[in-house]
Amino acid sequence: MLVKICGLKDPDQAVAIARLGAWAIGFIAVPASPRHVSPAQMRLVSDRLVETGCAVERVGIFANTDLDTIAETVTTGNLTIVQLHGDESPEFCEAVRSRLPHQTLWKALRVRSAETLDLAGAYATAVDALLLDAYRPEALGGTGHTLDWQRLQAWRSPLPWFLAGGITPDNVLQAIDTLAMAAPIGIDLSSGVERGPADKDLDQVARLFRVLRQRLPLAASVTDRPLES
Ligand SMILES: O=C(O)c1ccccc1NCC(=O)[C@H](O)[C@H](O)COP(=O)(O)O
Repeated sequence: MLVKICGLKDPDQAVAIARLGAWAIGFIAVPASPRHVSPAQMRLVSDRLVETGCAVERVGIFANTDLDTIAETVTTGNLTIVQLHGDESPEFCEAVRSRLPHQTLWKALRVRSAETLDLAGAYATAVDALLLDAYRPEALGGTGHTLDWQRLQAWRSPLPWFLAGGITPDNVLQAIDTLAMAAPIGIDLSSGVERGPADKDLDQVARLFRVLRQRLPLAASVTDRPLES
C-alpha cells in the first residue's frame, strides 16, 4: 500500500513525513486552493528531500492548467509525478505524456455518479494511474469528503489506482478493508492529517502510519527506512 500525503509547503514537514513512511508527497499547483504553493517553494522542498536522502515521489497537482505551465512547474519544482485533477480529457493527458515522457502521469476522477467511473476506461492508455476523489461543487480537492466506499466495492479499475477523499487515521482501515476487492494500490490523504491549509499535523501522520503498520506491508521503500521522526 503506497501512501501519498498531499498539500505540503514546508521542507521540514516534508522530510518528517517522508521519514515517517510516505511514498509520495504532493504539492498543490492550483492557484485557487488555500494549499497552493509556488514552483520555487516546491523546489525548496524537493531540494531538501533530495539533500536529506528522502527518496519520495514528488507529485504536482494541476487542474485545467496549460501544457507550458505544467512543464515549467515540473522542471522548476523538480517533480516526478504529474496529477491532473481538473476536467482534462484523455487527449490532453496524451499531450502531457508526449511533452513530459519521463514523468509518471495520473488522472484524478472526482466521482459524482456511477457515470464518472465509466470514464476510467477512456484514460487507460493515456495515463499511468488513476486517483479517485470525492466530488464537491465548492472545491476541486482537499475537501475532506469520502467517496461511497460500499458502492465502489464492485468497481474494477483498468489501471492501477489510488483512493483519495476524506481519509483519516480513524477511517483508513475501514476504507482499505471495504475496498479490498477493488484493490487500490495506494491511498492519498490531505485534510485528514492537517492543522491548517498546507500545514500538516505530524502527530496525525505518525498515527496514520502506526495504524497502517499494524495491518499492512507498506512499500519496500517505506519498510526499509528507519522509523525516525
Ligand atoms: O488539496 C487541495 O487543496 C486541492 C485543490 C485543487 C485540486 C486538488 C487538490 N487536492 C488534491 C489531492 O490530491 C488531495 O489529496 C485529495 O483531494 C484528498 O483530499 P482530502 O479529502 O482532504 O484528503
